[in-house]
Amino acid sequence: MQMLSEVLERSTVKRRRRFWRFMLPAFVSIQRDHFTTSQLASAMRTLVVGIGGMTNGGKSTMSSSLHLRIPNSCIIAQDAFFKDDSVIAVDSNGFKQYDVLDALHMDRMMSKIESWRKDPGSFLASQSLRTQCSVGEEVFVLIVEGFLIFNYGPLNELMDKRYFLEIPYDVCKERRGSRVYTPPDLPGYFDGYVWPRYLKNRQEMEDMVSDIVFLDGLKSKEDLLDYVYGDVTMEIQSLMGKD
Ligand SMILES: Nc1ncnc2c1ncn2[C@@H]1O[C@H](COP(=O)(O)OP(=O)(O)O)[C@@H](O)[C@H]1O
Ligand SMILES: NC(=O)c1ccc[n+]([C@@H]2O[C@H](COP(=O)(O)O)[C@@H](O)[C@H]2O)c1
Repeated sequence: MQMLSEVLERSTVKRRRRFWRFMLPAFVSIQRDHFTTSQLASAMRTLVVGIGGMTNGGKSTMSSSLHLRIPNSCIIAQDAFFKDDSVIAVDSNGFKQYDVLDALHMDRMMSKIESWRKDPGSFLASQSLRTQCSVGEEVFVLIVEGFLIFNYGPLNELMDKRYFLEIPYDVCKERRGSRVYTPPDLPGYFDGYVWPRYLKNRQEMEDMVSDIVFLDGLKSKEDLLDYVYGDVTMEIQSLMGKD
């Protein structure tokens, strides 16, 4: 008897979720303020994929290719949230302290992510991206990209999947040397600041977070993309199969 009531209750919950998944998009456009973010997110199947990694590890390359392959996806990149150069701290060697969370407007990045979570369909439209698939059938995928995304607890905890692109010191130094930042790296910046800071950031990340998939950034762009795309696609399919 108890088992029967449990089954009935479970099927009622399922029916209720199916109802909201179907009806919510219509309600949202007229009464958005009456729903909490978690109600919207749970009804509108979403997936947050973190593409982290060291500087020049291949994060932007991977993220833009993933975005092109995954319908209803968009990218929020951490390096769009650097503070103005005038407020970045400088160490005793004259090196700007860019490779720490303090150098980033993480509050602004979180607000942007929150607006995606609240209404991914409108967020895509606001980025001039069109949704594909019929209403109620989509899985909205947010690709969060950046070198310190897993070190920021409130952001890390939103991630459903975490990938980290790593490359050896010499390759990193060479790639970094051929890239021009604003402001440009000073002579000695890589060895005097970027690399030692990376080692600290990485240790901090590994102490805080366990379920990260480390990727060998020396593999070809195509192989890396195929692997991550395959993994994310499996997640999407499992979300689509859920009621
Ligand atoms: N798998 C790869 N193999 C070889 N070069 C790569 C690979 N991924 C990225 N690159 C190159 O490395 C440089 C840095 O890549 P990028 O995606 O901008 O790194 P990040 O966003 O992590 O700083 C670019 O010149 C890019 O073309
Ligand atoms: N405003 C900027 O975008 C800016 C300025 C100076 C350095 N950086 C560098 O950007 C790096 C992080 O971005 P990438 O992972 O794309 O290299 C950091 O190592 C930081 O030193 C960025």
